[in-house]
Amino acid sequence: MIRARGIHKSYRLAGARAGELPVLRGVDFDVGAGEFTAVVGRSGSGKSTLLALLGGLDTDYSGELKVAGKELRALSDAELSAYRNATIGFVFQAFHLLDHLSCEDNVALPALFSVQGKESKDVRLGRARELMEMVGISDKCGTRPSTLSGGQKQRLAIARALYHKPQLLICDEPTGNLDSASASAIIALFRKLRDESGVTLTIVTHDPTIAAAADRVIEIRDGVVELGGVNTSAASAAPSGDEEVRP
Ligand SMILES: Nc1ncnc2c1ncn2[C@@H]1O[C@H](COP(=O)(O)OP(=O)(O)OP(=O)(O)O)[C@@H](O)[C@H]1O
Repeated sequence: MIRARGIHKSYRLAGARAGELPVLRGVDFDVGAGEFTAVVGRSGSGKSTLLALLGGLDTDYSGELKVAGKELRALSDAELSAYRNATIGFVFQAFHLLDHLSCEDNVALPALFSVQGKESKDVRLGRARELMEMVGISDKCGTRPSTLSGGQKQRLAIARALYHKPQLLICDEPTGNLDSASASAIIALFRKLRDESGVTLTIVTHDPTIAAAADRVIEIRDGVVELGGVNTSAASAAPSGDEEVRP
């Protein structure tokens, strides 16, 4: 699903610190379809930078970065938009939920940017409700996002990212602001999604319990990737949730 070879990424700095700041200095890794991978590393190591590349938000890199067989920096603007809208789902740390819309309308929002043409309102809301049930917040369809807890907002953002049945779900620090019970439930949701929908999960995290639950861990250190092995304890050690998840 993901093939990264020799990725280099630098930021150009202006002002007193003018020059190049190299962040990724030859990153190599592969992620197979359906794998649950945790990306870890110290603060400032380049995790969000890598996520922005994977999400097609930044194509200013050198090396090879293929997702679902596509070299991201070779895509046209239209192809990148289609990639961001349909091939991947991206859950940002700040959720970006719209409070003037109901929760179900937030989940159906990606339909407005669909490249496949307009769906009827019934179809959109049907899909949104199915996803809200999948992530365990079906009782919140008509309410506003601001009335949800942190864990519920995270579920809502995940449901929205799944609207177009992406092949790859990318999340930035999904348990960063959650209490441990909510964090455990989100991790259980990831495992169920991986097991029952087959989506490939790439999660940037500082949370050791996500790393323990993942199939494997990719650590960014000194601008390169230290590859973790297959996490054989993941199947038995991770918390189990009570959400019902359907493919
Ligand atoms: N737009 C930018 N312009 C210049 N430097 C940047 C930019 N974005 C990130 N950096 C720098 O690149 C380095 C890597 O940042 P990045 O946000 O990818 O790290 P991170 O591992 O995600 O950190 P954290 O765990 O704290 O979120 C840091 O030194 C950061 O200051």
